[in-house]
Amino acid sequence: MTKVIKNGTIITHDLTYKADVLIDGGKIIEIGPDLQGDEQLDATGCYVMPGGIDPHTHLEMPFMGTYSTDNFESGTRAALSGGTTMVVDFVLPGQGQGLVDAMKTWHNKSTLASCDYSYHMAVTWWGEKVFDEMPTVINDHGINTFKHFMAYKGALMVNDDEMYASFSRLGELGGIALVHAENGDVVAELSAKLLAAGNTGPEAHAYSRPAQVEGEATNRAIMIADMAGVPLYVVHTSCEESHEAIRRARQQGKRVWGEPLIQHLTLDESEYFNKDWDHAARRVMSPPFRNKQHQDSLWAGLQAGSLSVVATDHCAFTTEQKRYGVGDFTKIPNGTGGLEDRMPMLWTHGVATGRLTPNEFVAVTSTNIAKILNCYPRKGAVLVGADADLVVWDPEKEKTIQASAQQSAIDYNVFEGQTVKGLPRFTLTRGHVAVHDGEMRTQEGHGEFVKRAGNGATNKALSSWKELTAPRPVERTGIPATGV
Ligand SMILES: NC(=O)NCCC(=O)O
Ligand SMILES: [Zn+2]
Ligand SMILES: [Zn+2]
Repeated sequence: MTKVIKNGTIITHDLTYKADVLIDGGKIIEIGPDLQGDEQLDATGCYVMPGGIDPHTHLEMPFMGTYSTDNFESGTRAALSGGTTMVVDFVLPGQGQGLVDAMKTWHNKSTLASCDYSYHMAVTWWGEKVFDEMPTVINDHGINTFKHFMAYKGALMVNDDEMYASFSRLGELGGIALVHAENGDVVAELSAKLLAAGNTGPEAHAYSRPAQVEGEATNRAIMIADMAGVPLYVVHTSCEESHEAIRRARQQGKRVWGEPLIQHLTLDESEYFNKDWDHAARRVMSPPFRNKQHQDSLWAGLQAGSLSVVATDHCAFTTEQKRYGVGDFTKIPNGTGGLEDRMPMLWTHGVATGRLTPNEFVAVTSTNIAKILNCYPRKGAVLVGADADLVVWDPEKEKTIQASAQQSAIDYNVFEGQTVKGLPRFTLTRGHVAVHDGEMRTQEGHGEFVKRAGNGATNKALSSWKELTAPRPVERTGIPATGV
């Protein structure tokens, strides 16, 4: 049975035009005027865009003595409700655990996903097993991105020697290195000092992670990646110091991307000074929310192209879970939600304010990341042959964000009370209408794993350049005899 989206204006990262979209078997089969299908979706007054891709989620993540509450079931429902049609989660191997073994655990978690998904692999320890399994993870299992935590000392953190070894291996294999860039040693020192001085509340979480720890780590990761010859993607870029390092690297021709989060773009550090402990703790995440100057830097980066993607780092803990940290801020589970709100919040604060054009909105919510992850144009595109992962976006539709009405399973929302204008009329996941004019029609288990091949265009370009500029011995004649 075919479906047709009629009377809408198609917006892609580079074009805006009026046309209908015909869908069959989960794919876009025709784009043009006056198309007919068995089922008709009216897009009058709406934009037809590629569904959002959130490249940074932690669904049912084991972390800080608990598990993040949104799993693939509630998390992907939340995603679709807000116009996101693909999420990329992180496989986290335990210490000594093999990569493929850990990936199987994630496949077991994701069976009830209602939209498509993919994984990044985390490198949480370094050894022969990890080195040996990297090729199969990329070539057989379709995971070409590997995350390194430079923070969370004593848990997920890896050191520089491990990072250099892993980055070098990824450079050879055609993978991409991701980093959570914060100097974990300094964070641990600052945290201990703050606690010893009686700073135990959630605001101390922000004090323990100043912008310098992020700027230093971002710069270090960029230099290590450059020496190792691997493209680098910096997750949750929250401040000017980190953005500045990324901007400089890109100006120098280094293959580096930065990913701000919708939370850092729209919420600020004043949240941590709220007198209500729960309010402040619910917003504890790493890196923490920053001030207005940092926010302006992130918006400017999206406009200028020095920052490439807007994500959420969706890692949702309930108030009860957050309370593990009463009396000791280092025990507050780090993470906030945002999957359902990323697209409406970015439209409201980005497009409606004139900071972003609608085409730039599509680029930073979908197309750029599809290209980086090497799944474009299957994802992130409105093109014949692409998956029919689409959002029919009504720029006039409004709502006030309320936890009581959300799909996410937690009991609050960090954007509570904000009015957003610009919401999905329909969200389609491979042709299935999961959001139908405000009504949720998701299908658990509809989501499929998206394999992403290694050695994409950026890898090829970087390895050609590295080969061309590699150190070579100088051919010499008349070499003097060795001295006595
Ligand atoms: N960001 C955060 O606070 N929690 C999720 C894990 C991570 O990405 O660091
Ligand atoms: Zn992180
Ligand atoms: Zn994260």
